[in-house]
Amino acid sequence: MYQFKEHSSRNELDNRLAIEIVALLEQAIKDKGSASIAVSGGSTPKGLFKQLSSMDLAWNKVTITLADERWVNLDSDASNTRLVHENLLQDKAAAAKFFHLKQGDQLTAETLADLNLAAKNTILPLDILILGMGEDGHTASLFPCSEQIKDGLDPENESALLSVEPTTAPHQRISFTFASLALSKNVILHLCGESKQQVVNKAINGKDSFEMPIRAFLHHPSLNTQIYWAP
Ligand SMILES: O=C1O[C@H](COP(=O)(O)O)[C@@H](O)[C@H](O)[C@H]1O
Repeated sequence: MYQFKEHSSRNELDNRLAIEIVALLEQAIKDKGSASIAVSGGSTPKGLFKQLSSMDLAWNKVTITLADERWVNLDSDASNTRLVHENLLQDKAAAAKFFHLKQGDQLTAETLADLNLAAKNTILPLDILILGMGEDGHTASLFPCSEQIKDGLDPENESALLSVEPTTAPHQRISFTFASLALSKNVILHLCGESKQQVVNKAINGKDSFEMPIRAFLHHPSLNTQIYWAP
């Protein structure tokens, strides 16, 4: 299931979404003393990150991670971790903890196993998941073109994370699996621009998640994905 929330501008969307995220984090902290959130990378969330970083919250009780990361060094422009560090983990939000997905040089089976265990012991299930979406309907790094998409979308997959090698986008990736992300208490899809609106409409009007992985979230019977969109 999903709900579509249209905003008149990206600035308005960023302000409203930041207020909503802080309210959900505050509630999680009130309920259980801490909160976890996975954000997405790419070009869409920079304004949201800046807005969030200036907001009052017990950030020291919040752990932030990424829904997916490109396996690149921190100094690369393609690093989602760098994007989060430069825009979200600043100002008041600098007090938050960050769960790193890119650890070490190589994404080996051992690295993946260690990260899986650490993620399950610390941040999963997530209180909040902020997804993005590519023009091909990929979300996190669950790419329709990749060999790993079957495992990535398998609802019974016991691994929280997997290594992905997309054929239509650069860089090896590490991504949370659909099975682990679908346990999130609140799922938000953050989209900007007319073309993303067309892509999400196509996703809404079809069923095959292997063609468009975002469909797994939009059509899941027990998820209520909130789509935040602005032109
Ligand atoms: O590669 C990625 O792309 C998607 C969408 O990015 P955008 O630039 O179109 O906003 C993003 O959600 C994902 O985290 C990222 O690794």
